[in-house]
Amino acid sequence: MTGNGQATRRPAPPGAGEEAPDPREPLGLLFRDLRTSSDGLTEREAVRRQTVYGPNALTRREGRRWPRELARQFTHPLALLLACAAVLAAVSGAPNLAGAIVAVIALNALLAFVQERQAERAVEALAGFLPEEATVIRDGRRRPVPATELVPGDVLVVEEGDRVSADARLLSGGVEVDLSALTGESLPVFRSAEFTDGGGPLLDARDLLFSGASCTGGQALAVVTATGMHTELGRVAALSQRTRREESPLEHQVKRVARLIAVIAVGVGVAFLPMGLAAGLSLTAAVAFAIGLLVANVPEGLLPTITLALASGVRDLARRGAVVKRLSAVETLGSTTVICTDKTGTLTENRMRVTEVWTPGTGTTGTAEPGEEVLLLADAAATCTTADPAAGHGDPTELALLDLAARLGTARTPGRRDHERRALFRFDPHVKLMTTADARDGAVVLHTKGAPEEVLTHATQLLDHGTARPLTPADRTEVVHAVGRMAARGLRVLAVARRPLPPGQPPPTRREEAEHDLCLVGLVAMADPPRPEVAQAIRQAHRAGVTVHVVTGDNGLTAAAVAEQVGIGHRGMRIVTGTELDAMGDDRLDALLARGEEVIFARTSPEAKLRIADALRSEGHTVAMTGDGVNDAPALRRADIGVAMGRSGTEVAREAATMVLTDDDFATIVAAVEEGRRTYDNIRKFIVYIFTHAVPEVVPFLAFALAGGAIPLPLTVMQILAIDLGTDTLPALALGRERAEPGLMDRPPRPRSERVIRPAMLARAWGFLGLISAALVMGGYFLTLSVGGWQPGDPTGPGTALHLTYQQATTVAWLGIVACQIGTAFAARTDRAPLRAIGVFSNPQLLGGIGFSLAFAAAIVYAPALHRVFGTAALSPAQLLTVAPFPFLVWGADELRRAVVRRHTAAPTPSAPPAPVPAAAEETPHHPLPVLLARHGWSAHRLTHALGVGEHAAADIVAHAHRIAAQHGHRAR
Ligand SMILES: Nc1ncnc2c1ncn2[C@@H]1O[C@H](COP(=O)(O)OP(=O)(O)OP(=O)(O)O)[C@@H](O)[C@H]1O
Repeated sequence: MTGNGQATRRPAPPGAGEEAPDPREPLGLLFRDLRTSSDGLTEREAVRRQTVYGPNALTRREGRRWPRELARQFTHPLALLLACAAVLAAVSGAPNLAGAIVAVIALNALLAFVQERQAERAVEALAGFLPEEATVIRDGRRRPVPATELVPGDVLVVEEGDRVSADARLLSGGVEVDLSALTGESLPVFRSAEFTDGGGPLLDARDLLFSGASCTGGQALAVVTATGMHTELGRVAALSQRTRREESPLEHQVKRVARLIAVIAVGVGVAFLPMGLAAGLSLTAAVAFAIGLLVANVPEGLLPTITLALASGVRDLARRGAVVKRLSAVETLGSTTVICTDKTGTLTENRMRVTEVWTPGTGTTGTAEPGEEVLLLADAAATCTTADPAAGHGDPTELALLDLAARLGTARTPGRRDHERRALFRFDPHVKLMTTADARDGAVVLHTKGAPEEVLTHATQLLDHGTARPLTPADRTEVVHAVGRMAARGLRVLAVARRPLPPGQPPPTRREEAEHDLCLVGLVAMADPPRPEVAQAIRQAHRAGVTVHVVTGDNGLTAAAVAEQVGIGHRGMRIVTGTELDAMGDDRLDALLARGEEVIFARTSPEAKLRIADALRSEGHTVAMTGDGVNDAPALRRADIGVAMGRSGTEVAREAATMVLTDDDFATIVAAVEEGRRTYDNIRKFIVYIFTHAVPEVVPFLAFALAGGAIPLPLTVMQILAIDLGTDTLPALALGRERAEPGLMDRPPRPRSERVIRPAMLARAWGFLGLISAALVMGGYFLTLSVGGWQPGDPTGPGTALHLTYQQATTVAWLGIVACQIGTAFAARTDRAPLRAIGVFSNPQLLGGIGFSLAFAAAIVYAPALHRVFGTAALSPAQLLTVAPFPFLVWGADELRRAVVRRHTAAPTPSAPPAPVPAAAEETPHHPLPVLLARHGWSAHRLTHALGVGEHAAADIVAHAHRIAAQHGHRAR
């Protein structure tokens, strides 16, 4: 391919010998070595280089890892315990048993290995849901490309919030970057094209950027010098490969329980020895049984099954639009008690459209027939933007302003705007302002837009019929009135101002030099409708006992109106402004949050989120907190579940978050909470199932031992292994995929301190389901024996007349356990609800698992080859019929028990029962400003403080509020 003049020398493929150019060499040389220029590559050349350099991604040496992971499955404490048992069995003369235990260990290790790999894959596959993007200049145009398609020589645009995806040398501009992924140093450092390299370590070079860094401020252009495994991050990755998957608290808890049970199993096994001997067993037989009991009770499959259940939770979450980065997030989600959400884009659609404007001369008007003042306002607003609708990027607020300008036909296109731009002070969420300096008729004019109260603070004049005049207190009051009226209808209001600089004066270099003595041009109000699915999600969150606070940078009244529309605040709502929050001590904040009311934190700074998260967590809440900006990262890390936006959020926020919403939708958070609860519930279901079989397995041994040999042994050790490792495995896995139980989102959140294994579960598994199963199994056993003519004490050994009867009886006992476990599986599917509420056949995996279990059982009962191994015998139809009702009896008994429990315990309700929602509030989704003020008990004093209006204006609004509230039947406080 020779179409590109730059490509005179073919770049060497990675690892082909040619060294990557030194990123620190003089820029001219670097351009020559990379065969590029400050204008970037052509698309064709980039594509060609991609085939040469490969994708810009870190590769892992896959082949080397798995033997170690497999080996780990053989060396964990439970496996070692089983290995000891195998050795003991071998030396005590039970080679069959020893062989069987070795098979158990191998099977378990294999199963655990496969399950863990699946779990890992589930988490790794999530990367596909979150493709990283980079902005490059190709063919002379800025365009977004998938980060994997970056090639050396590309010119990269790096902006606040971006993740740097390749190593690069700065060409112009300066950025603040967080290099902690590479250096471990979490303080951001400033890197600029202006700096020259001091010659120290590469990572310290002040004009270089590295893959894995994130940009926390500024803007720059940089030329890519290395991609993929050739980057510094790639080198580090090659050295350390990957860190091991972190264990979730749930897995940790279960591991401890499993070990405890193993200790008990050893205890029971050891206790059986003297009992077995006393019952007349030989030492070898007694040791074999002791070992059998131990093997039966060690819950070796529990942990991998839990890991797999969490992994399938992760997969289901991803399908619902929530990508979590750790398995443990699934369980944390289930215990969420508070969601702190921002408004724009999460509760609302983030599709803004200017619907009204206000100018000093014409007052509030629509945008249909604009006068001269409105055109001026639209032009000023469109000038003070950076968005580019043609390139498909930009802040929706700015896109709405550009759309207004285009609709009204002003000449300010993005191209012309950028051409005239002399300086830019980006939107700062702390001061809530943005300012540009733009060339106009040989001079520079400053354009500012932002939160009205901030613009007013910095304004001294107002543009009245095209002429600037001083801004009087009456003007301020009028502006605040106008803002209040528009905000109370849920509109987002921005003020726009300007200031021409004297001819010849250069544009300011610092923000403070620009944002003062402004001349107010007018207000623009834009509608951003609530997402249609949010109201339903909020209702669901409330039913589930989850409180929703809104933490927004927007005006309190706008936020309150939107909150009302979606149903937030039905238990009472407070609006706390950023200023009020700053003045509030921690004690008062704690007290406010402890009241259980839903709060709107308006005009907050990003730091407020951190404070709110801390306060809620100190109250014992499990907090999900949304955020999208660079400044939100600390709060996202601090919350239990940091939620970032996949579409509109910055890479920095996505990296700090635990969960990323691919659709930015609040309803997805609630769906994720439900998913977390479901997964946790399912884990409990299979724990009940797995624990239950221990009782019918141990009771026959106890009966045998306690009867002093008068009762022949109802079960053999091999039979127990056939249940634990054969018939029970697939149904247990299938219970992990159970669908949600009705009422799952009608109960209060699980306290964080609550253990996964509750005493009530053990009582149900051991004391109820297990005991019933044991009784049925023993009943079936005795019935078969006595029908065959057996009397207590009769010999049943090989060669005796009753031997076949005994073998059939032990087969009935074994098959009885299998049958009871089928009943237990159906019973365990719900915790409170009747089975019909979720449908008898609604879990196809479970039906498949039971099918497998039955086939396995048929082989053991009827395949002569297996009779010798398991000590079983073929059953007659009548004997089969003895066992047939067992599943129904176990399941039916639990249905009855659940019905009794339901009758005697009222349905659990969220901790603070929601106050009834007045029907009117649901039907009339939004209220005018006065009603809102009256509803939330805003006094004139408070209004003065919050909005910065004069006492008179405030008193006016409140009086008006009282009047209208009275008409609406609301009582103003
Ligand atoms: N691009 C912008 N230029 C100037 N001012 C802006 C811009 N974007 C927002 N503002 C002003 O700053 C305020 C706060 O904006 P911010 O982006 O922090 O929060 P938000 O998007 O309104 O709400 P949320 O935090 O709920 O998403 C807005 O209400 C608006 O007045």
